[in-house]
Amino acid sequence: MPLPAPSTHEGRAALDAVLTDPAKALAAFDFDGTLAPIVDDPRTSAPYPGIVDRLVDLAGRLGTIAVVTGRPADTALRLGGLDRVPGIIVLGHYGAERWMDGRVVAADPPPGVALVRSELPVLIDSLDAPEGTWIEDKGRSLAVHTRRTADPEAALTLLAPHLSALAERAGLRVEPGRMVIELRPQGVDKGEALSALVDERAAGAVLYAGDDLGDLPAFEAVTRLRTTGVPGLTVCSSSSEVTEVADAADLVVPGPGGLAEFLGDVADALNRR
Ligand SMILES: O=P(O)(O)OC[C@H]1O[C@H](O[C@H]2O[C@H](CO)[C@@H](O)[C@H](O)[C@H]2O)[C@H](O)[C@@H](O)[C@@H]1O
Repeated sequence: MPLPAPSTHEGRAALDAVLTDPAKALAAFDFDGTLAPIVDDPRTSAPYPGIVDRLVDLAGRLGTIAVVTGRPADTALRLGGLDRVPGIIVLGHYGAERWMDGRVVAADPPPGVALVRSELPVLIDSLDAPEGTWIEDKGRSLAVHTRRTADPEAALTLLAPHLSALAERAGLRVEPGRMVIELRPQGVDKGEALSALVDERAAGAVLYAGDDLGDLPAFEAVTRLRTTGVPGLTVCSSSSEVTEVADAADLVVPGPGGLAEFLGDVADALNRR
């Protein structure tokens, strides 16, 4: 299959740079909504069929393959079976954790996380949150999910101001996402995580694919990296839930299935060279 062309000049130049010198390229991927289709229960997430095989193919050609996720690194690794990908780096908790060569490295979470852990269930009860509201305790952060309520958007609207107030009291930040609001430590985002990794790996070109609001800082980092001479391509795994990411992307693919196809096309294009 011919490769789909990014809609921007910068995106086309970056794809060309990846194909011309793949050993210097870094490709990084969000997990939920990008490598894994969205499902009602986050504990049952699984990669789109065949997409991890595409990463395995690319790992033999590209300099660096990474996953940058809001999940704990070991959760993404387990759900995704990502340790099949040779040399993969998994940056968890928006970059606060790193899994590499079988080991997770992370600093201790700030005390505000324990405060939220003790107060959040009481708060949710006191607000009479609808049935299906679910707290995901991720260790370094807590996320309140509404996807399994009768009206997920309305539930988020009810909860949002109260969660913001709790986050502020705990010294944490609020991270909104697809039918979820997360309370997490300050000081790191996917943009900083991606930039630091590009520097560390001395990458000559970067590709980043994501689907949610938490991926926009990584898209901004790609834009900044271009000004320093590193060509960059942003890919949106699109959904009707978040349209801002498609607006910011050089290339839009229809969800994780579309990304799997695109990665297969990239591997084919590399094999033709
Ligand atoms: O950075 P990501 O890898 O995209 O992680 C972001 C959040 O993903 C998960 O929630 C999302 O996916 C769930 C499973 O498909 C879905 O049920 C939920 O509605 C989505 O928001 C995860 O549970 C969160 O902890 C991550 O922060």
